[in-house]
Amino acid sequence: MDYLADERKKAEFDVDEMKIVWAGSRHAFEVSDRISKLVANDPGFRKDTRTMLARKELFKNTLRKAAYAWKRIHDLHLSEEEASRLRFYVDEPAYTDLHWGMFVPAIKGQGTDEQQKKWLPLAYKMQIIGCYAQTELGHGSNVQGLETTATFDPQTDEFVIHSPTLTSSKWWPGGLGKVSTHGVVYARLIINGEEHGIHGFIVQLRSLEDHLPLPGVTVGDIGMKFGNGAYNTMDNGVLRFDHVRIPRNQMLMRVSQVTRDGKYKQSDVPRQLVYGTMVYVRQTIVADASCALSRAVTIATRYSAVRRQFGSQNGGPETQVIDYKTQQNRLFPLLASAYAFKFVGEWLTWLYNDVTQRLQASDFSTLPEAHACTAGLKSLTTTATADGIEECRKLCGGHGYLCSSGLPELFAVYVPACTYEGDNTVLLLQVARFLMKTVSQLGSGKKPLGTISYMGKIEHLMQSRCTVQKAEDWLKPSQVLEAFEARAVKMAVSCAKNLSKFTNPEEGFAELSADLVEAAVAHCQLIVVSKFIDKLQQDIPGKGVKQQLEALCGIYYLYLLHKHQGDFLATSYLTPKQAALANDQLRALYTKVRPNAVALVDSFNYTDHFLGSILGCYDGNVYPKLYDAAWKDPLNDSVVPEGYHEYVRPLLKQQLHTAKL
Ligand SMILES: CCCCCCCCCCCCCCCCCCCCCCCCCCC/C=C/C(=O)SCCNC(=O)CCNC(=O)[C@H](O)C(C)(C)COP(=O)(O)OP(=O)(O)OC[C@H]1O[C@@H](n2cnc3c(N)ncnc32)[C@H](O)[C@@H]1OP(=O)(O)O
Ligand SMILES: Cc1cc2nc3c(=O)[nH]c(=O)nc-3n(C[C@H](O)[C@H](O)[C@H](O)COP(=O)(O)OP(=O)(O)OC[C@H]3O[C@@H](n4cnc5c(N)ncnc54)[C@H](O)[C@@H]3O)c2cc1C
Repeated sequence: MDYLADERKKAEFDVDEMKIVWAGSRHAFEVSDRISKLVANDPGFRKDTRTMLARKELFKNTLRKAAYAWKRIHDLHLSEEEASRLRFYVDEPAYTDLHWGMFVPAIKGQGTDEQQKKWLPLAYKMQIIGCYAQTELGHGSNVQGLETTATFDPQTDEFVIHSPTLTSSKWWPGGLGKVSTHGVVYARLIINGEEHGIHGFIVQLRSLEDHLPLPGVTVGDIGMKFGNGAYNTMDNGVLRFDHVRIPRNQMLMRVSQVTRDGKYKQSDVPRQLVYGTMVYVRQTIVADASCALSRAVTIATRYSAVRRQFGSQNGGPETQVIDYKTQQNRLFPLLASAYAFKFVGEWLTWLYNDVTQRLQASDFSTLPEAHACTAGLKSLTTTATADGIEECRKLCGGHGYLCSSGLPELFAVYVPACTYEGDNTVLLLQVARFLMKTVSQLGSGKKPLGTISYMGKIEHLMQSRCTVQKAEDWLKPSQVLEAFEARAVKMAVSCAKNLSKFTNPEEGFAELSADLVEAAVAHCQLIVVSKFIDKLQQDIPGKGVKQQLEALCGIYYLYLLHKHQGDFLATSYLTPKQAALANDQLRALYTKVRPNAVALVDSFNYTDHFLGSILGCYDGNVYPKLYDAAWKDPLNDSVVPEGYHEYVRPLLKQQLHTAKL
C-alpha cells in the first residue's frame, strides 16, 4: 500500500518530465534509472547492516564490494558513464574513488604524453592502484608548507624521497592506508641544494607481488573516523619515506622538468596547474552536493508528510507536520537549494570543460576565474549541504536520530567535504583575493568577464536602489539579480576600501578576513542565483515543470535574502519594508510548493536501496518498518543481555548497608 498516494495525487506537474530535468537529459535519466535498479536488486551491494559492523569487518566488506563492482562493470561491459553511476548508487566511499577521482586525473593533468602512455593503461586496468598523497601531519591547507623532500641525485638519475620530520608524514590520503600500490606524492623539489617548490611524483609504495611496503616505506591506516559506517569504509593513511629512490622520469613533468644533467625547466603553462587535480575534484564535489542534499530532503519530506502531531478535530486525523509553516520554512529552502545546486553544478562542469579546452590551446586567461568558482562553490555548496542534512535529521524529530533513518550516516559521510579538497574558509579566502584583485583592476580598463562581469556595472550598482513596491515584484528576475549584484559589489568595495587603509596589504587581508569571507559568500550566492535564473530561460517541457522550478528558484533567493537581510539592509539597497515584502512572497511560495513537495522529491528518482532510510521509503509505510527493524538489532538477539550476570544482577542483589539509601 502507498501511504503517500494522496500526496502524489496532489502534484500539479509532470513528474516524469521533472525527472529528466533533474538527471540533465533523457539519456542521463535512462542510464541512471537502469543502473540504480541494477544496484538495488543485487544482494552483493546490500548496505543495511553497515552501521553495525566493526571496522575490520566493514573494511573487508568494502574491499569485497569494490572487487564485485569491478567484475560487474566488466561482465556487463558498462561504459564509463554507466560505471560512474554504478559507483554512485553503490554508495560506499572506497579506495577506488581516489584511484579514479584523483590518481588518474593527476597523471592525466600533470603528466607528459610519455608518462601518460606508460602509467594510464596500468591504472585503467587497475593493475596498479593509486592515491593522492599531498596532505601531511603538519600541513594540509598550506601546500607550500609541505615538508616531504624529493632531492635529485645526478649520479644515479633518481629522486630521493624523504620524510625529514614527524610532521612531514603524509596523513589523510584515502586508499593509502591499506590498498594503494602507488601514490602521486607531493614533495619539495631540491636540485643541487636549491629548492624549486612543490611537485608531484609517482612513487610505488607496495610490492605488486605480496603487497608488502617497499624498503624505506612505512605505511598504515590513521584510525577510526566520525560516525558508524560512514567514511570508515575508506583507509585514510599515514606514510613515511626513508630515502626512497625513484627514477627521474617519475616526476610529473608537464608543468616543469628536471633534465638528466639536473637543470630545472619551466614549461609555458602556469605553475598553478600543479593544483589542477584539486580544481577538477572541487568541481565534482559541487556536482555531487545536490545529490547528498536531495537525498536528505527526500527522507525529511516523505517523513514530514507521513508524520502527524497535534491538531485533531472531532477525532479526525492529526496535522501532517509538513503543514506547519515552521516545518516548511526549514524544509522547503533545502528542497530549493538541492535544485539550485544541481543547476550550478551543471554549469560548473561546463566551465571546467571550457577551461580545460582552453588550456590545451594554451589559453590560460580563464584559469583564475575557474579556480575562484570551483573553490567558492565547493565551499558554499558543501557547507549548505552538510548543515542541510543535519537540519533534515532534526526535521524528522526523534526518529531522525536512529541510524535506520539513514541521516546520521549520511551526515557523517558528507561532513568532511567541508574540509577535504580545501577547508571551506581557506577556499573562500581564495575567492576574496580574486575579488579584491578584480576591484583593484577596475580602473585599468580591463573588462571583468564571466561571473565577475557585474563588477563592470559598479557605478550603477553602487547608486541603485530597489524598486520593489509589492510582494510579487520579488518574482522579477531582473530585480532579484540586481539586488544580489548590488549586495555583492558593495560588500567587495567596502572590503577593498578598508584594505587600502593598511600599509601592508597582507596584514590588512588577515585583519579583515572575516569580512572578506562574507563578501566571498555574497559573490558565490549571486552565482548560484544567476545560474538558477539562467536555467529558467531555457525551454523546459512538461506540464507545470517550469512553474515548479520558478517557485523553487523564488524560494531559494528569497530565503537567502531573508537570512542575509542584514547585508542587504546595511548596503542600503533595500528598505525594511521591501525586505518584509520579500518575506511575504516567500511564504506565498511555500503554499504553492506544498502540494507538490512529495512529487518534487520523487523527481530525484532515488530507489529505497540508495536512500537507505526507513523514514524516507517510497511507500511511506514507516511505523511497521521501524518496529521490525528494532527487533533486528543485534542487541535484541537475546532477551537478557550479555553482561547482565556480571554487572546488573549483582547491583540488583546487593545488600545496602547505608540506611539513608
Ligand atoms: C565499494 C565501492 C565500489 C565502487 C567501485 C567502482 C569502481 C569502478 C569505477 C570506475 C569508474 C570510472 C569512472 C570514473 C569517475 C570518477 C568518479 C570518482 C569520484 C571523484 C570524487 C573524488 C573523491 C573525493 C574524495 C575527496 C578526498 C580528498 C582529497 C583531498 O583532500 S586532497 C588534498 C586537498 N588539499 C587542499 O585542497 C589544500 C588547500 N590548499 C590550497 O589549495 C592552496 O594551498 C591554497 C590555494 C589555499 C594556497 O596556495 P598558495 O599558498 O600556493 O597560494 P597563493 O599564494 O594564495 O596563490 C598563488 C596563486 O595561485 C592561484 N591558485 C591557487 N590555487 C589554485 C588552483 N587550484 N588553481 C589555479 N590557481 C590557483 C592563486 O589564486 C594565486 O593566484 P594569483 O597569484 O593571485 O594570481
Ligand atoms: C575525510 C578526509 C579525506 C581526505 N583525503 C585526502 C586525500 O586523499 N589526500 C590528501 O592529500 N589529503 C586528504 N585530506 C586532507 C584534507 O585535504 C585537509 O585536511 C584539508 O585540506 C584541510 O587542511 P588541514 O587539515 O591542514 O586544516 P587546517 O588548515 O589545519 O585547518 C584548521 C583550521 O584553521 C583554519 N585556517 C587554516 N589556514 C587558514 C588561513 N590561512 N586563514 C584563516 N583560517 C585558516 C581553517 O579554516 C580551520 O578552521 C582528507 C581529509 C579528510 C578529512
